[in-house]
Amino acid sequence: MTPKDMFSHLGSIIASVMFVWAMFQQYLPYQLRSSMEKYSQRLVSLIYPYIQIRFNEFTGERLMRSEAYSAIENYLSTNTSTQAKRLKADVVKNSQSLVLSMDDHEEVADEFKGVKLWWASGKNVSKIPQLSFHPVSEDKRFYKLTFHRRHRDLILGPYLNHVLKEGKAIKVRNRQRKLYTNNGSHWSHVVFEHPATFQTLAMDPKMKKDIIDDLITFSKAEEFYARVGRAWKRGYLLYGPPGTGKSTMIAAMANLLGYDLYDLELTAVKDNTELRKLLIETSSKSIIVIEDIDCSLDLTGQRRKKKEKTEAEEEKDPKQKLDKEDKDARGSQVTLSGLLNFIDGLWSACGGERLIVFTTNYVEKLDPALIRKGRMDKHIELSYCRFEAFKGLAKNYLVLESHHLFPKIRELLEETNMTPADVAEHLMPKTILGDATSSLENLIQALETAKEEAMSKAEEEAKKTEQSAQESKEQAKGFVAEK
Ligand SMILES: Nc1ncnc2c1ncn2[C@@H]1O[C@H](COP(=O)(O)OP(=O)(O)OP(=O)(O)O)[C@@H](O)[C@H]1O
Ligand SMILES: [Mg+2]
Repeated sequence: MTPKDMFSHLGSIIASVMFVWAMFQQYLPYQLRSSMEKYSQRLVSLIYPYIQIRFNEFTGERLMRSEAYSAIENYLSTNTSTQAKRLKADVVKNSQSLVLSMDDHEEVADEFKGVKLWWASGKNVSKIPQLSFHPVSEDKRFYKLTFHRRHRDLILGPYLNHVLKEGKAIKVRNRQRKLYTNNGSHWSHVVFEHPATFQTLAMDPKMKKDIIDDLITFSKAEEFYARVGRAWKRGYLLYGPPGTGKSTMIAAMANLLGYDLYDLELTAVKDNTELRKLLIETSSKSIIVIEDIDCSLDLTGQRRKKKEKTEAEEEKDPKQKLDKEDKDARGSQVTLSGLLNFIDGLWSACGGERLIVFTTNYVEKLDPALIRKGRMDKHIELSYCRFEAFKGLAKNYLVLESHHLFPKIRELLEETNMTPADVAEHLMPKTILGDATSSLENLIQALETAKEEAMSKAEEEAKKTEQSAQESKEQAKGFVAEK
């Protein structure tokens, strides 16, 4: 029997004694009665030093489910499965994950900074179930927290904050994440179930660790951002040739942090106002992605020139005048400054905890204003597959840590530019019975072909330059001779 149980029994004995006492004291004079009441209360609190707090499932007149109750339920789901003997299992809505919570009238212990406390689940059955049209169950569930009164400040402050925060975080981890795409000015969503993770992403391990650390630090830095007065958001620019894993990394980021994804198609956004509307609708704990930013938005002013030209043509030939739909199809009027406002603007911070990710194949084409530090905080280059990244792919695709063909592959990967997407393609078993060695041989063959192609291309280029150098030399000679 724990000291708390002992006190609990003692408490009920005292309560019985008090009841008898109350019956008796009505025959005593008033003044004597009130001072005795005061002292008896003190005596009880001296003997029973525990404080209890009750958290009801439903609160308010409209019977809203209490946020605290559901956070506690989630928080306790981690302790529950190891301690409680009777559990309730529930499938989280729209998701496949199973959440366990303790059944009614169970008790589990918890510890916080060396202080022990107890959570009990209870249920009151309502006495008026007959004529109720209310769909909510008439059972009123609650959690009761018991702790020693000397820890009052610690429990009421830091501990309860910790429970609510952890509980909410568990809820976020368990929820089904969504992939939003914009159709004009509206978001529509599907369930996000991309299997990519940082484990399956092949890249230099040091670089990978650096990115993971950066993301995790960001997701835990709410207090830091509040302290330094910055909006809780972070910009990433992913650049590199096609097939180097930019989109895959975004999926891995969402899976790592448990964030929703908003895949923003800028060309479908009519103007800056529509862009703002879309962005205000995004929720926190999300990644806003603009893929191929160089194609989505003309950052060099060329689009404006092109548009002016078309309008001039329209004027010349009214028959050619395009109808409204065609005009819209010509492209969005989202401007660079509109986009910068979105990154810096006050409203982009509402809700907080957002990542903004741009991808491009041509980083050199982007306007420096767009990618300066503070806007895009981290620039990540995803490049051709080298040996370290290959090792990751071999481990994932072939369950191989080493092989006698690895040194040959290492050599070839240093000499040839092949994207991780292509390497992965060659590591895919060609038949059900395909073994690792034949996959590696396939890759070696592909690498050798790529190397030869690259060499003959380089030779051709060299020949061409030599030829043109020769031509200009001869031209110059002729010019001098003429003179
Ligand atoms: N680093 C990588 N690790 C594991 N798989 C990869 C990697 N890079 C590419 N792949 C594989 O190649 C395919 C294409 O990659 P992905 O779509 O991420 O490339 P991308 O960089 O976004 O290309 P693009 O610039 O054309 O959009 C993915 O399905 C993925 O399986
Ligand atoms: Mg991509």
